Amino acid sequence: MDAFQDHYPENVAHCYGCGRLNDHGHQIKTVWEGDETVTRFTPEPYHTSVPGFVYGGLIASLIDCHSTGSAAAAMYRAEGRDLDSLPPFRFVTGSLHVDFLKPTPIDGPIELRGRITEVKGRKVVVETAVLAAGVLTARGNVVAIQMPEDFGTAKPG
Ligand SMILES: CCCCCCCC/C=C\CCCCCCCC(=O)SCCNC(=O)CCNC(=O)[C@H](O)C(C)(C)COP(=O)(O)OP(=O)(O)OC[C@H]1O[C@@H](n2cnc3c(N)ncnc32)[C@H](O)[C@@H]1OP(=O)(O)O
Repeated sequence: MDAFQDHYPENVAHCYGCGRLNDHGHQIKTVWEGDETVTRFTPEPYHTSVPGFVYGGLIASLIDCHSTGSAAAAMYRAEGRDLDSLPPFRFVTGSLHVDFLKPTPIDGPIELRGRITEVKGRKVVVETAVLAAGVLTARGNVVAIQMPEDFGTAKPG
């Protein structure tokens, strides 16, 4: 499968949620389906909260990386650029909001379906529906911001 995350340059492919080079991470894969971005993920038994249901932090994590990947893909699409073209668009999470609507059953795949609701300057807003067996169990709203060149090097304070 040719997913957005397969195009992340090696130096930013270690993210716990989406880095293909992180052996301990979720290694999520996201693709376009029309105007929606879609991630499918099958939880493991150890992703339990209450027995039978998925831990909410995992759902937040999936929404997070699904959304930053979707934001980058949306920016490439808006500019008519190929995913491998340079310079790469790199997005980090500015804000992550999750509404947990129903318990998410752990015994099957989870589907995340994202819509891009705003592209403005360095900011992309992604709204995501989380579905288990076709039932909406959570909603996410993420503000993704294009990474500044000095990300991680700026001194606190
Ligand atoms: C498809 C193929 C792609 C191929 C290539 C892609 C390469 C892949 C690259 C990378 C992937 C790997 C990475 C994945 C990451 C996964 C998710 C995470 O875990 S990320 C870690 C957790 N997040 C942080 O650590 C951020 C820490 N925060 C910051 O560094 C800054 O606060 C930052 C960058 C988020 C914003 O700082 P400013 O100084 O640049 O922002 P200002 O210029 O003030 O604002 C720009 C716009 O953003 C809004 N904004 C900023 N922060 C916001 C916030 N918290 N909530 C809402 N809006 C916010 C502002 O209101 C402004 O919007 P207005 O233009 O006025 O409309």
